[in-house]
Amino acid sequence: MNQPFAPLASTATAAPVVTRVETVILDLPTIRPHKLSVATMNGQVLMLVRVHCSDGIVGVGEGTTIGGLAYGGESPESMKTNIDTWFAPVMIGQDATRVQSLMARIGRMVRENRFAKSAVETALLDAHGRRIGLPVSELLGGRRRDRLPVAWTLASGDTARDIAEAERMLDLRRHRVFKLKIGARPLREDIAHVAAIGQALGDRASLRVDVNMAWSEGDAAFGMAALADAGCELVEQPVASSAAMGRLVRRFPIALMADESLTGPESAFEIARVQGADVFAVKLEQSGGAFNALRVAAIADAAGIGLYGGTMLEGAVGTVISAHAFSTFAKLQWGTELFGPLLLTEDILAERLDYSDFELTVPGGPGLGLSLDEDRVAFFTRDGLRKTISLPQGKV
Ligand SMILES: O=C(O)C[C@H]1C=CC(=O)O1
Ligand SMILES: [Mn+2]
Repeated sequence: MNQPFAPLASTATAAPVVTRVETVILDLPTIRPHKLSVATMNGQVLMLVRVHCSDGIVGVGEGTTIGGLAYGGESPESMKTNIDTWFAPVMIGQDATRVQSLMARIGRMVRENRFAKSAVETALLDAHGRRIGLPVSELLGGRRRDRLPVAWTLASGDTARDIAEAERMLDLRRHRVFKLKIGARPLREDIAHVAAIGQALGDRASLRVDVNMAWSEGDAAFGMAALADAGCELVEQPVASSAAMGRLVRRFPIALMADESLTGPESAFEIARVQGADVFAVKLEQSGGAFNALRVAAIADAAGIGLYGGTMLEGAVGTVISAHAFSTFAKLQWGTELFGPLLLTEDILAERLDYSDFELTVPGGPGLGLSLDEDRVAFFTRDGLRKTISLPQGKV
């Protein structure tokens, strides 16, 4: 008798599995103090995760935060501990080629920890892209653009120094969109700072501000009107409360962007439902990884909300996975701020990223399209070689 559903003898070789998950912490200095209303950064801490697979492929991912725990509940150190202790046992022995399925498995065992999930997902995508010879952008649906506009943040805390820095960026043709970090000083001082920079740069540049939630709703109403008069085109997360954001939006001739209040598809849907922002700053780490960032972008598109490719001041690995994801967005009306590696004095890549003509090139090789300079990684690893040897001077 026929057995129409009898299993076929399998000729396929077993899929490669995850064999080891390795994490390190790197400490890298910044080119100058970076002053936000929530913290002043003198360096950045990167958590690098490497996922080793049974076919010999190794993928790399990265986690960062801003000012340790000043921005949210995760830190690079918590990511390292949680990946070592809780993620790794859930991953080892699992099919490394089914990235979404493995992330769903992790999701069932690990609540929250969006930044750590983003780092691990990046490493799995890098490994799989290398395995099948495709850039990560192609695993995320296919890139629509190879180059991304990149804004720069002026955050030295000093108006004259910020103007000089902006002039240098314009001369270098590296950036012509500037985001000013405000909110730490009295409101009128901040407005005067923005106006002075606007006046100095004129129509050679466009200006945006990020308040990092420092204002009350009353401050924001006054501030947004004054910023619009000063020629500023966008204000990012002036207040913490989503309800207040919803009351401020479209009251002033200046775009309102959600950043901290956007923590993945659920919050994106909620903000879209109440039309609580004009623009979303999509961040892979805040969203819980590249696939979730794509979901956030789809919600924004459906709701008529503009898109901006945000950063958690990642190093090269976190910046490049973000670039791959943003390269697939149908719309990217406000460009990106993927300048993180440029804020660090040191590179950890064998080959530098291409920042030129106000844009970043999305790497085209398999996986993330990057290779790490392992000597430099070892050197900057916390408690690593830096203690015993010295390296040639990094970039200036
Ligand atoms: O947007 C933030 O809040 C964080 C970050 C992005 C650029 C920058 O300078 O800080
Ligand atoms: Mn922000």
